[in-house]
Amino acid sequence: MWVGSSSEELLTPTAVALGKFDGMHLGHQRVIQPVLQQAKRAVTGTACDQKFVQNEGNLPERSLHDFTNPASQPGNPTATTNEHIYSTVVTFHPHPQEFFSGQPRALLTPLDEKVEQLRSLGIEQLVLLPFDKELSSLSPEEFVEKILVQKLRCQQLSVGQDFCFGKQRAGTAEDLKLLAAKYNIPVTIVTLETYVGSDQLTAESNCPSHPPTQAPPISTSLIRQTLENGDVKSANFLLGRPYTLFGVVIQGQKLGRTIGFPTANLQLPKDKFLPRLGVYAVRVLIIDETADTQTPTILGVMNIGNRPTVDGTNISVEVHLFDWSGDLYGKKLAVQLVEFLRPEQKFDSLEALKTQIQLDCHVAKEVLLSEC
Ligand SMILES: Cc1cc2nc3c(=O)[nH]c(=O)nc-3n(C[C@H](O)[C@H](O)[C@H](O)COP(=O)(O)O)c2cc1C
Ligand SMILES: Nc1ncnc2c1ncn2[C@@H]1O[C@H](COP(=O)(O)OP(=O)(O)O)[C@@H](O)[C@H]1O
Repeated sequence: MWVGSSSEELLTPTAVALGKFDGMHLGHQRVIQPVLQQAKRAVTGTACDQKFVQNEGNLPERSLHDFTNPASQPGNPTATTNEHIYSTVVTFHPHPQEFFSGQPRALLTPLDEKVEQLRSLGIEQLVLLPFDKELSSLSPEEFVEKILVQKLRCQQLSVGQDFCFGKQRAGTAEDLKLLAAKYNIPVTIVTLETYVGSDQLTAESNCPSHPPTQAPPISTSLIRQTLENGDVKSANFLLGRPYTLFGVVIQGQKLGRTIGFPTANLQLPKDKFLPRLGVYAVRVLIIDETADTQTPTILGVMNIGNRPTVDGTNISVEVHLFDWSGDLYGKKLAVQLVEFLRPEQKFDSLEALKTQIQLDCHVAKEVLLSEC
């Protein structure tokens, strides 16, 4: 997948899914679907995909359009019949909220994770629009003309029903449809799927007994809320996959091994959104980027917290793997959350902590094995 910004050369023409897409949840996946379907329909798709794999990380040589050359920017952006239309996700980076608040924003899917998600879905290009003063002051009309038509030679668009764009979020999804029609760009507006709650793990569209007014739409903020509450089941359902912490194993205080529970301490991306602090049942993958096949899943327990028992000063994320021994320092782990077990506590002694961790392991094993 090619990742570029609007100031760079991009692959065109494009079929575009537009949005913030933090979390890449079930709703986002529905917005992206029409773009993937368009790519599947493309006659030249297979040949293009092959070229793409070979040039991973570099721009494919013959697919570029020079945006600075007016000759390659016809007034009419329509693709010629034999041109491949690139399935493209266009998003904002940094997150618009970060730009307006001036505060860093924790994300469900930091950039690397989002790239990986989109790659696995089959998206060919991710375009990061630098959310700055210039971009935020474009009117809806200017956004469509300058970004979608001129830069991306967009042939098809897909957005969620609640999509807003342009200066002061003045443009709605319906406005986008009207503006895009001037350039003959069809727009799919995806209706928001709703969710009925953790005791009924089903989206409203599958559950006619729940009127839509009672069910909140599937959204990034709803998932953040479920994770803050330790409601992992709901979060995982809304995401369509387990909420996962990707991190590199770093050195800790080396106390774990002394109580019989070595724990791999993870360094996460700085902007990764953390769920409720406490103890979790988890599934862990040791990621070997050079291997073709995935390593088997290992069951374990995770603690996220300040470790008050050992006077920890900062939040640490650490996992103990069941029935596993070896050296994990420097390795990359993917830790999938399965269930929140309990909040973190301050114990009077390491011995008391050890007894509690034994119990946690027992409960986690029951939870994890009952899932298989
Ligand atoms: C399952 C589990 C539960 C834990 N619960 C607590 C807790 O309630 N309170 C606490 O202070 N530390 C807790 N810890 C963190 C331990 O204090 C920490 O693993 C230990 O100090 C070893 O740290 P080290 O890896 O830096 O050596 C927990 C760790 C695990 C694996
Ligand atoms: N079952 C296991 N679960 C987690 N880490 C393990 C396990 N067995 C061995 N290790 C290794 O031990 C290290 C953790 O031991 P620990 O004494 O807690 O040291 P640290 O404080 O540096 O994390 C891990 O980083 C890993 O390399």
